[in-house]
Amino acid sequence: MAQLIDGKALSAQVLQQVAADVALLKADYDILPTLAVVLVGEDPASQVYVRNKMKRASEVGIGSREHLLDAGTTQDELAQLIATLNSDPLVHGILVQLPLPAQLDEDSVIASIHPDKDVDGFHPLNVGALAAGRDTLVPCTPQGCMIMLNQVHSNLSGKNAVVVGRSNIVGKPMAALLLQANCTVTIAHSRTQNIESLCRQADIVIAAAGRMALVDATWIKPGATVIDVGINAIEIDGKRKLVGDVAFEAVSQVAGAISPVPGGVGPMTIACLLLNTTRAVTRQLACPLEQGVGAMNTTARSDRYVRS
Ligand SMILES: Nc1nc(=O)c2c([nH]1)NC[C@@H]1CN(c3ccc(C(=O)N[C@@H](CCC(=O)O)C(=O)O)cc3)C=[N+]21
Repeated sequence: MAQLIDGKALSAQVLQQVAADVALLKADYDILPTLAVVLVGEDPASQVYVRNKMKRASEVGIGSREHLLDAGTTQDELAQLIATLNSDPLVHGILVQLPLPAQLDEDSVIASIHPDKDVDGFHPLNVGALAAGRDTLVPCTPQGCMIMLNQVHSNLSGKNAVVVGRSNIVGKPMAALLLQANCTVTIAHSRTQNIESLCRQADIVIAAAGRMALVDATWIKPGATVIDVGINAIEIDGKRKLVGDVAFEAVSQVAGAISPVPGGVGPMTIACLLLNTTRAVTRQLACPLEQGVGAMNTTARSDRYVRS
């Protein structure tokens, strides 16, 4: 049986570190790191996610502001709000919950967020910085996956990693982070030929295709590490259930380590969002940082989570 990568427990460790950083920012700079979450419309699933994010924020001492806009909000109205948040010195992170209603252009909304407040890491400047291997705000889900991988592998160098899925929010930034960790990276997707045998050569499989139970046991090399990024809601006997992109029962017989859904990547994503909020603060501090929080840089911080 595969080792279980417990995202719930690991996220608690990350959140503990975030809480310590929040305390340092308070003590050294009298700053309350604050996250603004913008939700347009009334999608019930999005409302649950937003509530979860704000609950976790308050648990680690991060301030949060919720901006609920009605489904008919115009591009100009949303731009106006983001401009206000961009110039508010008491707001350090801005998250606009995606997807947005059809009348709104996601790309231009993302581009209007100040790059140093872009806690999702979706702004083109941050995307470019990540692609170039520079220190920047990194998308939360791939960052969480890297922390999970570091739990299993003391060194990722030279590993064959296959990322199944090529989205801008998971697949592409995931591939960039794995490459930065010196993996040999392949991005597979719906048009990939022989995807099953390609995955079977991988030491690491990241399943982020958005298709329920797509990755089966025959796709996995014995002993490989499998991270399941899928969140597919299904109904069983009238009850809502979350399942991933991996056939968990079958794959856990073959894999060396596997993350579950729920209790895997989801909680790690939220923990990394709050980690990014404290990192956003340090990017916005004008003064040179010498000690305490100043000792924080991406490399040092991710190293803290390499092994428990
Ligand atoms: N700008 C933006 N940034 C996001 O990060 C973002 C977004 N938009 N839109 C929606 C998706 C989805 N997302 C999740 C985060 C945590 C869980 C999570 O914690 N899930 C729990 C279960 C929750 C449940 O039971 O419903 C788990 O997997 O254990 C799920 C989904 C962030 N998203």
